Amino acid sequence: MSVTVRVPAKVNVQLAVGAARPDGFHDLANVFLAVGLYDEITVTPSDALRVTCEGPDADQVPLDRTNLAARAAIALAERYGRSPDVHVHIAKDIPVAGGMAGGSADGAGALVACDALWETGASREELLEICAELGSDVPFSLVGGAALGIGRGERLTPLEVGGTFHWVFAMAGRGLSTPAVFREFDRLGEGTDIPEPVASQELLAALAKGDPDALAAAVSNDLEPAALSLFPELADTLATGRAAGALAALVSGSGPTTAFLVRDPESAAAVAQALVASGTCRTVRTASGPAPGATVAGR
Ligand SMILES: C[C@@](CO)(OP(=O)(O)O)[C@H](O)COP(=O)(O)OP(=O)(O)OC[C@H]1O[C@@H](n2ccc(N)nc2=O)[C@H](O)[C@@H]1O
Ligand SMILES: Nc1ncnc2c1ncn2[C@@H]1O[C@H](COP(=O)(O)OP(=O)(O)O)[C@@H](O)[C@H]1O
Repeated sequence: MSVTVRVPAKVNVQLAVGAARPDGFHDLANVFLAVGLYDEITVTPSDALRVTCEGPDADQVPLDRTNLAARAAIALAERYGRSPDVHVHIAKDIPVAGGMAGGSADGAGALVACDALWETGASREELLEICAELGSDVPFSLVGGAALGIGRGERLTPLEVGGTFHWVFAMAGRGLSTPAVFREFDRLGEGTDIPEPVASQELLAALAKGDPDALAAAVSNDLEPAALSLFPELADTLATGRAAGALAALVSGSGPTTAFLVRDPESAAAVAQALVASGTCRTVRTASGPAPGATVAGR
């Protein structure tokens, strides 16, 4: 028997970042929106824990026990005193190291899949606790929709969304390391007073209304200057999308994927075409959100 779970990517419509904490992490006000680009994780009983991956970026995915999907299987097995021996197969469509939480999606997906396969009876709270141990973004991959994450981003409050938001995503020619971007944020902020991160009320109201113009006026990403400092060419991609009619253009999370909020599928197609023609990115995808969190898609 196998279990397959589908898990969405995310874009951060607001990412407010506080000063570095003593443990090296940063307090955030992280407004996540799940979007309809998915990885599919299939787990099958096996004689050893094994990870395989297929998809355009598969060669960049570690297949050892550092893979977040393997770590999720191990964490759940340890908690329930059983062997983690499963074959985890990842059908990967979310760009790797792109600031769209692909690894986190695979962690949440493997957790939900193993939980269903092993019939552990774990509560939702227990699963969310394991997610938070795996990584700051992993709990959101489990819940999907839209949510405000505080603390490291792992303490979630679900948010109401009153409509569908349309996006274009431009994938860059190389990845960016999340810790490196946070380090650059610290370097750029040296000697300045960094305010406590707070969620924007205008942004939450725009999400609740489903109003793309209001959302476009309110999106922000405090990691964007750091991502641009490490990857200056992203400025050309952002400018291309803006010129082609995007309502807002921003770096997704720690980048380097850039995200373009558009009014409707027609303008998504126009922005996507302009980005492809410009040669300022590797590939372009369109997707809309909110999308559901980790969901069992087949057994
Ligand atoms: C920036 C965000 C925005 O959603 O995601 P990405 O854009 O990379 O996908 C997240 O905060 C990333 O979450 P995630 O990728 O799960 O990070 P973790 O594994 O928990 O941490 C990786 C590293 O990022 C830094 N980190 C992460 C979260 C946080 N609140 N403060 C940090 O300083 C730390 O250096 C940490 O060692
Ligand atoms: N299942 C996985 N898929 C992708 N990357 C993974 C996975 N597990 C661990 N990683 C590691 O995590 C790093 C960050 O990848 P990813 O989660 O795709 O990006 P981001 O943190 O920018 O959203 C990768 O470079 C890779 O080394």
